[in-house]
Amino acid sequence: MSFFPINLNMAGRMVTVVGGGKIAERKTCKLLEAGALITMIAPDLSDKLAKLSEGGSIKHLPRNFKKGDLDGAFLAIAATSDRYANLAVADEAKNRGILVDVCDDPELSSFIMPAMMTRGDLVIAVSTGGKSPAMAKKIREQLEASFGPEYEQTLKLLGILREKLLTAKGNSAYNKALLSQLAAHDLPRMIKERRYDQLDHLLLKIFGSEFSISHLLEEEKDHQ
Ligand SMILES: C[C@@]1(CC(=O)O)c2cc3[nH]c(cc4nc(cc5[nH]c(cc(n2)[C@H]1CCC(=O)O)[C@@](C)(CC(=O)O)[C@@H]5CCC(=O)O)C(CC(=O)O)=C4CCC(=O)O)c(CCC(=O)O)c3CC(=O)O
Ligand SMILES: NC(=O)C1=CN([C@@H]2O[C@H](COP(=O)(O)OP(=O)(O)OC[C@H]3O[C@@H](n4cnc5c(N)ncnc54)[C@H](O)[C@@H]3O)[C@@H](O)[C@H]2O)C=CC1
Repeated sequence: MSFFPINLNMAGRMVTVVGGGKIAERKTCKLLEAGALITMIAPDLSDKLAKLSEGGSIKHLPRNFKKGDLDGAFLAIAATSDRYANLAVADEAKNRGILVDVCDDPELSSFIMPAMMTRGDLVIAVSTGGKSPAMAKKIREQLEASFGPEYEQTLKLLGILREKLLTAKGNSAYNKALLSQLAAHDLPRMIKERRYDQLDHLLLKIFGSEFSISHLLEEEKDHQ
């Protein structure tokens, strides 16, 4: 089976997680980081989930799943240890057009969770379509070693630069050529090795005098 990746804006979106064990915990922690609002339905919670519930980070309904529980959900996760409860969640989600991850059944899932890593706005997600979650995890670990914190800083700078280019009058084909020219250089490495003079030189050469690092950061400060 082949799954199609998209990047969802989860801020303020309601997610119903059914089950409160270690798998529900792993999925919930990632969703909370993305700004989702979690309602959890499960008779028992893991220690960590119980703490999140006590602290008000998630809403907990301490009981078994029943029909109608997916009311208002944007996404649903079926992560119980009861096969039939997971099937009931999958069934309700399907009938109501809600996307569902059935943690013990990729075939019944309309989405599955990839292994993922972030460096600021850089998101890298790895999926094996459910063939080998262990391999997805291993590849994620390999990627983490190759893409260090310098990518977060590089993207911050590129974001400011691109915003300035795109808001200034000018033709987009020209901008595209300049941005592609810049992307051909190894900026993360320059940042990692603190070769700021070299980076500045490159920016000035490609974009002109208003694009030095200090100029860009100064303008960004003024905007905030
Ligand atoms: C279909 C999917 C649905 C979903 O959960 O969304 C699913 C299903 C199942 N996983 C199972 C087992 C394991 N899952 C992991 C780990 C992860 N599982 C994740 C995702 C997914 N798991 C989706 C597919 C992703 C893809 O491949 O594209 C990750 C990537 C993301 C996350 O969970 O957030 C996260 C790593 C996160 C990270 O570290 O980055 C490990 C390794 C470990 O725990 O160390 C094992 C044991 C080793 C092994 O089996 O490979 C079982 C059998 C259960 C049983 O034995 O009964 C099923 C059920 C089945 O296959 O039917
Ligand atoms: N997707 C993945 O990455 C993985 C998935 N799994 C599958 O995920 C499922 C959950 O695994 P764990 O979290 O380890 O189990 P667990 O035993 O730690 O937790 C199960 C949870 O389900 C709840 N529950 C049981 N019946 C329920 C019902 N009718 N309604 C609501 N909640 C109910 C329990 O109260 C408990 O909170 C299993 O089906 C397992 O096969 C297991 C490993 C990895």
